Amino acid sequence: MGLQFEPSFIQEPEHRSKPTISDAGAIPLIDLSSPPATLITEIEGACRDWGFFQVINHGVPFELLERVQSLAKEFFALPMEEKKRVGRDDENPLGYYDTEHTKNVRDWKEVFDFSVEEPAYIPATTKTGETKLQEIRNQWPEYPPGMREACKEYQKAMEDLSFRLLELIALTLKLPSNQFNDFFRDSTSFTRLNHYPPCPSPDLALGVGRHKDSGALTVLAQDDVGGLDVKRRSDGEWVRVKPIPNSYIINVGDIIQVWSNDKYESAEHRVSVNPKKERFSFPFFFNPAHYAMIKPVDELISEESPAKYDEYNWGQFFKMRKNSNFKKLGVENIQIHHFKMN
Ligand SMILES: O=C(O)CCC(=O)C(=O)O
Ligand SMILES: [Fe+2]
Repeated sequence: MGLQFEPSFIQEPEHRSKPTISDAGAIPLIDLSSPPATLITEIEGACRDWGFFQVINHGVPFELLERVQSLAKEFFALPMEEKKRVGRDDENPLGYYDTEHTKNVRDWKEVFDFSVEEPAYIPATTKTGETKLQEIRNQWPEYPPGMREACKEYQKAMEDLSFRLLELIALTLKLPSNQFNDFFRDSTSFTRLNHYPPCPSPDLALGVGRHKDSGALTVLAQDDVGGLDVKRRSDGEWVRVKPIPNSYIINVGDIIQVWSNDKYESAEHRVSVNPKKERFSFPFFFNPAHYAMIKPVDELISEESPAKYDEYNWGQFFKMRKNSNFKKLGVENIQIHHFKMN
């Protein structure tokens, strides 16, 4: 086990996790085998009231998730030097790393990232300060064998499920089902395998500090340990998302917030850690192409409901987020509210 507790992990007192978090009245559970009209009503309510829901009967084979779970467990159990062979660096943001910061506090976790597109293109800043496109490639470990095949198959299933949800969400906004599909050609979507080792100070540190996901949608699998906390919109309380076997947790990201002109809001969430148990979770971040321009959908703005955001470029936003996550910076990292009008 590589993580050593040190001051960079310590959260400010107001952001620490309390041992009394409840899972009562938590996020909606939606059965994806329900008739379309029921699904649209339920997804609309969940996006509006929570920005988060769980799905069952989603069509992703359980065996595929189990295979990825067991490979992730084997991978993170490898000696550090072996994991560092596929380590992230200044050149390549994909692969293994254990020093991510959220809002300038270090997260108690280690991760392995891989993208859908190979190569994927993201904007990067050169040493002279100009922006150019960077080609990024997946790095696959030699051990455990079969990691690449299983991860890619799993990621394809996550992407298919994301398209299905995206189409349903478009319908809930009374838009054509394919309204947003073209944004995801040349996507910057990626999957993250998260490992949260047991933490000696779960009262001081978090697995991931409070944040909102900046992409369009996140589809997350978690194991049975639990630790994902969502800030409830109705009263601002943190509530724990109860693990349900063979389910996925879906959350609306900043892009859907902007497209929907704030009808749906991206909810704040974080990960509490456990003193005894390790935890694994696998988010799939469904993100558009780097060149995508994001603004409220024309059909959803009117004189009574004017656009609440300026248009912005996804690639630039993503780059600034990644830079500020990777290194501890003395500045607030970029947030969607920076594009809010007025
Ligand atoms: O581990 C989890 O449950 C959530 C992780 C998360 O929010 C993230 O990686 O953005
Ligand atoms: Fe997140």
